[in-house]
Amino acid sequence: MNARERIQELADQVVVLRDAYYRGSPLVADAEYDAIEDELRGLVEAHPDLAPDPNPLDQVGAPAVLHAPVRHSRPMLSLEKATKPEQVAAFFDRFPGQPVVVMPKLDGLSLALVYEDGRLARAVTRGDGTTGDDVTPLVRALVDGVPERVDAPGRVEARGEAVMLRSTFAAYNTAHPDKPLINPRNAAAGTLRAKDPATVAERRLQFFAFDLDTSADAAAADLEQGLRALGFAVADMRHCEDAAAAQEVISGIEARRNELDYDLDGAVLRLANRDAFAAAGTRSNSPRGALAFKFAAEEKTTLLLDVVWDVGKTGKIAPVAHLEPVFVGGTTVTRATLANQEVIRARGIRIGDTVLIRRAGDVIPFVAGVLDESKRTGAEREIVPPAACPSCGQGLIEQGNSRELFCTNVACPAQAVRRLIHWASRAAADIEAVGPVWIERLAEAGLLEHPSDFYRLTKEQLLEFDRIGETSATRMIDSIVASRAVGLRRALIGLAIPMASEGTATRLCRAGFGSLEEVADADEERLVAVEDIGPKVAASLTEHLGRLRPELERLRQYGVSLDVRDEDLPPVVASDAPLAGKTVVVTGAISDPRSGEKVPRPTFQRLCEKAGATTATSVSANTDYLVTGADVGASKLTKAEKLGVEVVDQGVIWQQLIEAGIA
Ligand SMILES: NC(=O)c1ccc[n+]([C@@H]2O[C@H](COP(=O)([O-])OP(=O)(O)OC[C@H]3O[C@@H](n4cnc5c(N)ncnc54)[C@H](O)[C@@H]3O)[C@@H](O)[C@H]2O)c1
Ligand SMILES: [Zn+2]
Repeated sequence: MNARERIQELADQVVVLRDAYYRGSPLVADAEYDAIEDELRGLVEAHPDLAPDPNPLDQVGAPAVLHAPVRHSRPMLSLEKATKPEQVAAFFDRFPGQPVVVMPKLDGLSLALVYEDGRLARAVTRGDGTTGDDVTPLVRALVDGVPERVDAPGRVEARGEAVMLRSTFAAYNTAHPDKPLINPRNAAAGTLRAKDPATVAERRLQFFAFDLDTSADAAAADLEQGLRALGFAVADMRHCEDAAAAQEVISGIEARRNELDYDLDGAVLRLANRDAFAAAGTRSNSPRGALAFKFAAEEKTTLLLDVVWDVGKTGKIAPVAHLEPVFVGGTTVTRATLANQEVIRARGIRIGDTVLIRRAGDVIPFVAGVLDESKRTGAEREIVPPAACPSCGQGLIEQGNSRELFCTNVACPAQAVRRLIHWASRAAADIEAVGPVWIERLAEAGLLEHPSDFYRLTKEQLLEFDRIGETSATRMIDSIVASRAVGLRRALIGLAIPMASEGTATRLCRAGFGSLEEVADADEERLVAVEDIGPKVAASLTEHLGRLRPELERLRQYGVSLDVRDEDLPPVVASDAPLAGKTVVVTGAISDPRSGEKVPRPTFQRLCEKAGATTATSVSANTDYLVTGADVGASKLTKAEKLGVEVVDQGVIWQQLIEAGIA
């Protein structure tokens, strides 16, 4: 094929792929699409005379069906891409002495917000860059961070990205396991295509601004200051003096990308001064004053080779996808989770399909969906859930809307291995030197069946194994011996009692239980008196600890501590601590106001406890404050209102924690 033909072929592919992508059903992963664009760009640069006409590289988005078309005041462009530090250095060289801001490149959809005389007049999507769709009612109803009024005269236009926060995405998918959203970006785009906001009310979005146009004399020359002064949220902008500083910020964003509450696919560098950015001008489809540094893809396509049903520690039978190895999110992935039968059905996945794998936010990669069903050959196979436990052969029971399968055989060998691995895990006994592979071998050899069996193992037994030498045997035994100090809280976690979470274990300790046996002996009345323990959890504790009583005796016999430890109890706090004596309930997504980083709720609760508070998970008449983060569900607020509980924004608590030197 000559260059002319190849250029035409690539240009045609770009048009087709973009069209499918912007309709919400991509045919390939982003990285594959980008490679096609890159090849086309390279060929056109080498043969300018062969440039296709029209050249899709000069366009952004896709010609979409617009319901209420609005022409943009100036085009909404794409961004020039970079992947190497030299390109960052070259950007700084182009603008000597100019301050640059570096910020995350959010993966959502761009919006232009137009204000006239201080009021929001319209919100418009990017569309094909020249003309977008007026989505004002949807944005008003569903997007946080869009002020209704700004304190500036005349015309103000703020542009930015509307994203679905990962916490919202996860909460939505937990609530709708039968109709999960594929990824936050698709979810955001789909939300703003809805006909009626009421039908998508649970899919709240968040707007982060990154561009500002105003003629107001008083507006700050600095982009971030200008945006903040008008009340817009920005996603962590850092000012950088030189390329080295920028590179450090970029690396920092990449390192933290899984901890943040939004998906991002890179970092954007941009001239910090608004006038300098405007003066730099534009190329055919990108501004000269900005550069996008792209990170390794977190989404790739690969072949689904098979589905294996895996038995978990509580007997849950979960489908695991076996994949043709694919490099995604920085590692080679060969397995991914498929969640449950309903997800498989909702996503229409078959063995032999080319599927989209995502590895973002959470560590476990998952199958996000099937790509291009038209590529099917007919040889694909349906994924059939097993009728019996693949380990012990006992019949399964089905539970809940998402139809999760369970093996209820307490003697199931696969469950036993999972429970042993769980006992040795960090959250429980933390037997660091004996990893899952060895646990499986030792169980196969008949040396391990119950957690207490770890403490009977001898060095001689370990040395029988081919690949265990003197040094590793000693390390394994030392690690087992050290784990005997496990204590009440972590032992309870380690026993993997259905319905008893880590929180349950913590609260039992704090409610005054001194040992695991004391929990096993307690009657229902005493158990349900503990915060957050209801009759079902109480019954599960009683049933399973009752069954495990011989095991508790064996653990004791081998010197394993099942008594409460200091670390299981709340931290000692000074009487003048800011939240002393207060009972607080934390709800919504919590983030540190200084960095914008998401903070896991338990971490924040621990900080509140250090400040003297008692934390609870449901609002009651005893609650002093309901501390609210982002995306708070209405039910907690209504309950708080009814009971007269004070609702406090997380910002107020953060300030107290910071002032007291606790956070
Ligand atoms: N899989 C496919 O088939 C397929 C097809 C077409 C496009 N795509 C993907 O869609 C994207 C196409 O490029 P594009 O032109 O829409 O976007 P882009 O990658 O060129 O970046 C421009 C966009 O980035 C967004 N953005 C996020 N944070 C920003 C910030 N801080 N500052 C400025 N802009 C910010 C804006 O919405 C802006 O419109 C690429 O990621 C591409 O891989 C995929
Ligand atoms: Zn079984």
